[in-house]
Amino acid sequence: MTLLEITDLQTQFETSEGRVHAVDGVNLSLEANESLGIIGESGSGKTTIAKSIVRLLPDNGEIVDGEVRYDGDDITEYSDRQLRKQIRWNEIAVIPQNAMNGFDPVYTVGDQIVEVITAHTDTPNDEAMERAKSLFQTLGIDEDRVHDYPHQFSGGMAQRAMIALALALDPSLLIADEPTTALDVMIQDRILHRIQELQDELDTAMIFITHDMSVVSETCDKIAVVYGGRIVEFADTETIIKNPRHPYTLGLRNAFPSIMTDDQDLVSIPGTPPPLLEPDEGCRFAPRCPFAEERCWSETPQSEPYGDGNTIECHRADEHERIRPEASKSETWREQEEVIEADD
Ligand SMILES: Nc1ncnc2c1ncn2[C@@H]1O[C@H](COP(=O)(O)OP(=O)(O)OP(=O)(O)O)[C@@H](O)[C@H]1O
Repeated sequence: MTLLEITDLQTQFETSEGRVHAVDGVNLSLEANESLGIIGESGSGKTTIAKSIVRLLPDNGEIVDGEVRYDGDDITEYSDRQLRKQIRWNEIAVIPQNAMNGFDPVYTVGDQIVEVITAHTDTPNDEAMERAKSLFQTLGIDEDRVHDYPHQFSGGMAQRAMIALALALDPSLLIADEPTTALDVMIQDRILHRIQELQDELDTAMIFITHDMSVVSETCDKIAVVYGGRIVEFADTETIIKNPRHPYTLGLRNAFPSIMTDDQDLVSIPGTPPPLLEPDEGCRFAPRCPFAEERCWSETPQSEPYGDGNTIECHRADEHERIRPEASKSETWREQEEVIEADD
């Protein structure tokens, strides 16, 4: 069953310099129980996609077009009150980048979990507190720590408590936005494993946002690669890791050689992501792409299906057999770096 279906989503920010097209025609779908990774460099629009789904955008942001269907209903049409009552927490819960920002420093963590439960259900306070304790146990935190304040928690424990809070109402969809980047690598690993186990145990669908391809390669069934506010490639994880077609996906993969089987240099994609202020026609990746040809600069590529439910936005997608080996060579990207430097 399709749980979430996003169609032609466009979200913009009003700024003094013009409108930032942060999400510019995104299509995505997620089945119940499935886990989807959204990957891309910083500034590509990942967080804005997540915030658009639950409509927690900053004041200068708005969804200007498109649909977000949750369980068949277009929730972009819901009032704030409907979203608060029916969707946020009980259906879709978000684990933010930094747990400390998600908790109120003046209340104990347990009281904050109780507050979420009692605000959305008829559960009495003492039962809600029992639920908070059992969620703590699920996340491997001593249940007595429900009486602690957020500042009494270490970073890793606060992040786990935030996951407990997100699970308080048994949501059908969990959105984790870079949930472990602020933590040290060992703790990151442990938390990622726990999230993965929980997703299996609880049968929740999950959207995992990260810039780290190695994280999603272990956690997700499908991966959406975001660049310049668009999904440039969407496929099952195996395809994205082993046989991607988009030059940007191929470039990102080179930056995480640990996920590759062959011996390879770590090469980052030269240049930087584009500013999304009133973008021009053309492929947004063209200035950094070693395979860009004339039409890439003038015509925006549209999403084309390939394989079993995969999509790609690249004028040269049909040439992937030839492009893939070229893109795994470090010289290809180094030469492109020289082209970019010569243009500057
Ligand atoms: N409140 C805002 N006002 C104006 N522009 C914004 C605002 N928030 C985000 N943007 C811009 O929207 C674009 C997408 O940002 P977004 O945070 O969604 O990217 P991201 O891929 O999640 O990056 P990160 O990994 O750094 O969080 C960027 O160009 C960013 O500068």
